[in-house]
Amino acid sequence: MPKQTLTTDQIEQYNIDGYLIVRGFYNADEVAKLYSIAIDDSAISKHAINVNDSAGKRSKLSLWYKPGDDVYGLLTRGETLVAAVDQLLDSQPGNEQHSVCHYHSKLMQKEPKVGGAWEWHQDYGYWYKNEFLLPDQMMSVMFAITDANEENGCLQVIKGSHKMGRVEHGFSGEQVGASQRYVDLALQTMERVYVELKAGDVLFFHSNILHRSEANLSDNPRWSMISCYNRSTNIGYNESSSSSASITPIEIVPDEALLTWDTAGLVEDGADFLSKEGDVSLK
Ligand SMILES: O=C(O)CCC(=O)C(=O)O
Ligand SMILES: [Fe+2]
Repeated sequence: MPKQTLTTDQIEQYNIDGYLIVRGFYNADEVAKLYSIAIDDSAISKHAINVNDSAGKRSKLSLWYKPGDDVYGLLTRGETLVAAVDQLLDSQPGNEQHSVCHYHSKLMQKEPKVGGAWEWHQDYGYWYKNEFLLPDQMMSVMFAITDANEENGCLQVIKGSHKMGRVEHGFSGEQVGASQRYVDLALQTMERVYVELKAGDVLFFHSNILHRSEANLSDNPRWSMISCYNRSTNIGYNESSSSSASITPIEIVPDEALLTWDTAGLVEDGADFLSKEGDVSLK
């Protein structure tokens, strides 16, 4: 079945709630291909960063800037996905055309019993430090590679919290988290939603929505990939990646590339990986 672009109702829902779930965006073959390549990807494991939560539980993530012809890049650059992002990102009049860029992508591996929690935060809470000025022109897209549910530490969001604008962030253990006071206040009037996803589902979320996740105490892994998007009009003046991917329009590929192109894991020297020392927003 060909993928569909978003309806006006879906766009409206994203603008009101700050997030949108699209079920079954990828089929079982696409998910299986992604998972089987990711699980054996030596570049991913070599560049994995361990992030401890306040209880000492450890999440592994690998983050890269340049979307290539590897399996992740083909997913990130897929025609219908980029079209959906284009429908959701704010734009300046006259600059709408071909201006969706890839900021970075990350593979999040929350292993059974080991994978740690993420503190409440806004992604723009970090990206502000990179001196991007326009949060409405930035978003994240989470692809469920395995099922994600309350038991294995799925993402939680505070519905509508993107309307608060950016809130203050500070260190909480090794992670940077949003001000607890503002999170507590938000939770008095806004709903916390557990975003349960089946493998193949996609979650689009605004760069200012407050989100977190619990540790994975279950027997099942929770793997997901998150691609973050930006518009070419939104410059990160303090952006640390040398690749300038964040203001370079994406080279779009057809949806079927993911399954039909001969592709593999990340290319060691092509992807421009993040190291823990390398990024101002982690400091
Ligand atoms: O994977 C998760 O549970 C959350 C990760 C996240 O929000 C992030 O890396 O910005
Ligand atoms: Fe996040």
